[in-house]
Amino acid sequence: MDQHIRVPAGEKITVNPDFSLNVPDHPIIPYIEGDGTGFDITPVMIKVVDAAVEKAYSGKRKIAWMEIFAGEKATRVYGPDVWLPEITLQILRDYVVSIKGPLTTPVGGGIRSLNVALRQELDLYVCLRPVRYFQGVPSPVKHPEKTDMVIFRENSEDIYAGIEWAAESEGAKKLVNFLINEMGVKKIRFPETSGIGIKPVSREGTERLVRKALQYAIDNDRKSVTLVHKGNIMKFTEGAFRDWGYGLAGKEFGAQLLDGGPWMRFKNPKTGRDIVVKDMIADAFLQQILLRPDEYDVIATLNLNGDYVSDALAAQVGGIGIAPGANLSDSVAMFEATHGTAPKYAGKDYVNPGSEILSAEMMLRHMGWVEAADRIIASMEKSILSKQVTYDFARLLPDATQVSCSGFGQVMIDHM
Ligand SMILES: NC(=O)C1=CN([C@@H]2O[C@H](COP(=O)(O)OP(=O)(O)OC[C@H]3O[C@@H](n4cnc5c(N)ncnc54)[C@H](OP(=O)(O)O)[C@@H]3O)[C@@H](O)[C@H]2O)C=CC1
Ligand SMILES: O=C(O)CCC(=O)C(=O)O
Ligand SMILES: [Mg+2]
Repeated sequence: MDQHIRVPAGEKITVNPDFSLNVPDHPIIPYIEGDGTGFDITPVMIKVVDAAVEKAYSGKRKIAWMEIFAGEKATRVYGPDVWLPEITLQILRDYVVSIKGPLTTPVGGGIRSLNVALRQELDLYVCLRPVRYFQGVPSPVKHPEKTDMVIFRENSEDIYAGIEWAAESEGAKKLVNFLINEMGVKKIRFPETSGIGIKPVSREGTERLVRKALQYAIDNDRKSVTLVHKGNIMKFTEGAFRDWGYGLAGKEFGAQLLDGGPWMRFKNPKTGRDIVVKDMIADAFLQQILLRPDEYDVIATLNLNGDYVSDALAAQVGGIGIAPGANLSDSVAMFEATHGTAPKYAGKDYVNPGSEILSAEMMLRHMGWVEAADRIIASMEKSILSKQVTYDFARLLPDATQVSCSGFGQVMIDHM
């Protein structure tokens, strides 16, 4: 093993051929602290998870945490240009289940997103972001409890993948010339000064994502899956996503057209109840989730739409301070909050650690440690109702007591 990584006593989680996990009682879980407020929230997450596991299993089970490096901390450990060491990728792959704090991506120039790189390198093609309401959380909408959605965001392709060339670069000139001269493109308004981005969306990529969303709806007795896209404008990428999604629902799940289509319906083989497969154009969807959130349930969408939708939905139930997530392949799972590094608060022991704690809760559930996961949910509910909350909730709750990031972790431990 690499000299910078301290391997704790414990065992690896392994994956069976059917993708189920073998989770030992002392699993080694690699974690990336993260940039910015990652420094604040990740240690709090670890403390809260350790407390929940101890409460649930009285010492019989315990996580052996192993720090690995990416982002700014990797450059301090491995050298100035090493943002994502190969050993980090290798460990994330080998140890199967991991958790990370947020990583900074500069706007415009500089390094490309390490978050995107991690998802692509490990082929973590599902970004799973459940959005639910915790009683007592301040929200800008009248009925936040009506928002209960689970976002399946395609995580490996789309314009989000960063295949692009800067305006006036050799690459942009070459591509623009190719498009004009060989593809007959006449619609580039300012060819000399256009930056160019490419948006790949594939049938395989769409089908594997939509398959996971439909299976989730079956396993969790959900009533609908909505394909969110901008297929009226981007016909062969976002439009194809919709068509391939419906096609898969028919082909693999036996869905039939509903009232002549395009919506479809199939019976949940586990419960006998109907699951509706529908679609919605992304801009209309963003207003519908505010006006009629209870009509939406499981959401399957492309990468960039999913990025926007997950922050927007998080806001409806109190903000990205408590918005968890997971990046999943068939075998590897890397959990992370929806929010970023919030640099203005970095190192101030200030922000809400809730998103990363709830991401860890998803991780525990994924590992089958449901008793510990349940303790985290119960404690989160009680902690919020006790009105001892971080700044993000305190500024909207007049009678709340504002606590620090680590203070909220302690409140959660006290409520276990
Ligand atoms: N997966 C990842 O690692 C992600 C990384 N990023 C990266 O993070 C950096 C900063 O991005 P930015 O666009 O500012 O988005 P951020 O999500 O980091 O922050 C935006 C705002 O969200 C609120 N917020 C964020 N985290 C918390 C928290 N833990 N508790 C309470 N409120 C919180 C704050 O709102 P307020 O100002 O109202 O207090 C903050 O100013 C960029 O480099 C970006 O690329 C972004 C998203 C995901
Ligand atoms: O990679 C980044 O910096 C941003 C990622 C992001 O916003 C997200 O995954 O939601
Ligand atoms: Mg985002």
